[in-house]
Amino acid sequence: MRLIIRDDAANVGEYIGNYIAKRINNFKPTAEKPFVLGLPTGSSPIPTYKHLIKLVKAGQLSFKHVVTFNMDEYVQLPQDHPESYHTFMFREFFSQVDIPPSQVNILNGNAKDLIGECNAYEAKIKAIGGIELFLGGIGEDGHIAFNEPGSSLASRTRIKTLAYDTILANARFFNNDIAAVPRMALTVGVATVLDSREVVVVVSGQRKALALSKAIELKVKTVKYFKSIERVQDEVEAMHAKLKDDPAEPEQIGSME
Ligand SMILES: N[C@@H]1[C@@H](O)[C@H](O)[C@@H](COP(=O)(O)O)O[C@@H]1O
Repeated sequence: MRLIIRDDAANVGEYIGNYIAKRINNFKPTAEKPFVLGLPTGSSPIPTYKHLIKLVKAGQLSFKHVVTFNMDEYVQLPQDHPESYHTFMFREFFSQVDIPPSQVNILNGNAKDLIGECNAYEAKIKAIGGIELFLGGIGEDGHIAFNEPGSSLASRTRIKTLAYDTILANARFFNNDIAAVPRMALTVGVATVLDSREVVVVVSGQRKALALSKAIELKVKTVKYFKSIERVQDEVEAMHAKLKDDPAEPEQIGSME
């Protein structure tokens, strides 16, 4: 695990946006072998989406051969409701990049058979060969997607009743009308996220500090440790890049592991 610390949300977005772009570009996706990306909603990923859009507009990145799977969706909120995760994703991201809408997967919280919908979602992820990188956010109580605390590590895509704290936290998107917040959602499970080949979690703002500290023992020494690891990793990457350009002197470069 790596913990990357940045001072503000814009810098977090820039870092993660560049990171995802590097992963996609290095993967060299094609129609036959697309890059499979898991995506979240919420306010935390917005700066990342903004940066990714900037890279696409600058011609440095393309989503033409990227297939996405979103983490979650409210149950029984009309798909075109301004706060549905469908609306959010198209407004904040998909409509501004070159991804064909047919490559976007978002759970349908209005499906007649909700359990069937969840099972089909898992099957689709499996059929495509799994998720390469899952980007996630966390709620104030540490939930990932809508996996509230206590969710099994073995959980799969399913229907979840939201914790009251999550309903209160999400009321800000529904004019602070607690009654308007859906009570249930479809969500990928913890195991669905952990099955991905890589997971990147955005944790921004003081409201998330307690949840983060429970996940990582965040003491000053820990911060220094992760910053030092990042510095050394950057040096190693620079050395490897140099090695690629100048393969004549490989013995000078140590192992990355
Ligand atoms: N289901 C979503 C989560 O996936 C998201 O991580 C969380 C935090 O949102 P924000 O980033 O706005 O704090 O909100 C919702 O509950």
